[in-house]
Amino acid sequence: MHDVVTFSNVSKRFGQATLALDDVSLRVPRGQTTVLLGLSGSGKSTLLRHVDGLQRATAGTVTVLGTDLATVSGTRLRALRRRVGFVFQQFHLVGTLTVLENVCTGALGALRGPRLGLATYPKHVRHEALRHLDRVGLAEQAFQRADTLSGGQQQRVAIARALLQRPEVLLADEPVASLDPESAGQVMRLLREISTEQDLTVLCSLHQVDLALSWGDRVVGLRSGRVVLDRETAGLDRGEAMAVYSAVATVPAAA
Ligand SMILES: Nc1ncnc2c1ncn2[C@@H]1O[C@H](COP(=O)(O)OP(=O)(O)OP(=O)(O)O)[C@@H](O)[C@H]1O
Repeated sequence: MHDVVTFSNVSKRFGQATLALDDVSLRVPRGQTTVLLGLSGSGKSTLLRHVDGLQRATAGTVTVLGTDLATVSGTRLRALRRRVGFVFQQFHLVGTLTVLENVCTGALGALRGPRLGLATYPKHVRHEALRHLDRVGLAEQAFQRADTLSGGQQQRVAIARALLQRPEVLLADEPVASLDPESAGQVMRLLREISTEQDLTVLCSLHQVDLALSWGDRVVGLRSGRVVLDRETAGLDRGEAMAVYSAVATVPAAA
């Protein structure tokens, strides 16, 4: 299977004191949902930010969609980043805008100049935005203000906005951390279904082991910036996944 993201012996240092990623080697296969698990501070967000080129490795090589990120900057890096969507724990919607306009902003990277108001987006963008809203189950809310939606609905809007970017990789940094268990399950189910339907590669950090096992194809466990687990979820039991959180390294890194 073709790998969409690879990390080869990647380390990331912040100053002298913090080694956020410690010799990480990792392959993320196309069209799969890979879940990152690990304690707070284990390096999950840092790893995701390296895929998006927001942060640069101190050592090692990060390859995204066939490009070694160390070899690109400026226009080429921006072009590559447009192929990588990102959803966040806090949704980052503009509450005073309609749901549909929030989704349309996902096309801004591909459009020239600023847009003020829904009518300033090309018709094809508005149509595509509506299609994505329909896919996430929110077509009826298209003309509501975004801040009138529940947290789970807002995260689904954020996913629709990311899809409008037509990404080949979707990064999700704790996308369900602020949601109730039912909404969290719905959002994870949606991510997994979209990944399968669109052959979209999803790389997602989570704190919930059960969600990781239910909706991930693969689980990668980080502890103190090191990969301590890398396994397909099929055949992985809860105890093995939970061991990522134990203080002593008992889980061997696996291929
Ligand atoms: N910009 C930064 N400057 C300095 N240190 C940083 C920076 N970003 C992250 N770190 C440090 O790197 C380590 C890994 O942080 P990171 O945010 O990647 O962890 P995480 O697993 O995503 O945590 P959480 O689950 O709380 O989001 C931590 O020690 C953190 O304090």
